[in-house]
Amino acid sequence: MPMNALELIELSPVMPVIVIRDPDTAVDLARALVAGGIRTLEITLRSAAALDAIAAIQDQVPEAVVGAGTVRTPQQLDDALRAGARFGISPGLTDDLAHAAQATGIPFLPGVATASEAMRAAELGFRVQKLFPAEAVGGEALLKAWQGPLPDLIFCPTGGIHAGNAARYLALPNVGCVGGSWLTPASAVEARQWDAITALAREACALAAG
Ligand SMILES: O=C(O)C(=O)C[C@H](O)[C@H](O)COP(=O)(O)O
Repeated sequence: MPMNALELIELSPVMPVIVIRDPDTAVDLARALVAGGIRTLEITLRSAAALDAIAAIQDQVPEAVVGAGTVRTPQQLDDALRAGARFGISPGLTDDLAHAAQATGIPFLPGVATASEAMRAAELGFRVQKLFPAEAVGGEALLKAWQGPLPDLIFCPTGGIHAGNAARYLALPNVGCVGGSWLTPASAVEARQWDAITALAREACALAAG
């Protein structure tokens, strides 16, 4: 069922940013996160195993909505789509990427860090954007300041978000969800500590609830 970017970020308050190192962990990791209440999974294209991981999760974990992160080029977006990605996220935006993303019809969140970047992305049709790197560029204070001049834009802040600050971001009216790698510590994934990851996911979803 096709969905738009707003519907995507409303599926789950927290979007884990996942770097898959060992492709054999992808499906179990996705299942562990889903068991904790997470629906959306961003698999970054930063590792060689990413496309296979997206395909395996799409095929074997129907409760998850899996997408590609760190999408920097139209070619990467195309590869991700072929693997089964249902959305794309980028740390930034280029003209080529914007046009390619529009042509796919899947939700695409461009990365922005300034008001001008947010305005340009909005002009190109992207109302839902990734604020990156959120903590480094001003975090909650920046998002509060943008509510006045950019009231129609919704953000997924990512970069420096963790269990200790996620709830404050989620309380802001211009935040749809937050992204972060804190739910999937490399050590826990390597040790296949799926219960620990489910607990982190559950804790993250509870933060959002209140
Ligand atoms: O891979 C990408 O596309 C990125 O843009 C970077 C990630 O979003 C951050 O690495 C997540 O930030 P942390 O939660 O602070 O680890």
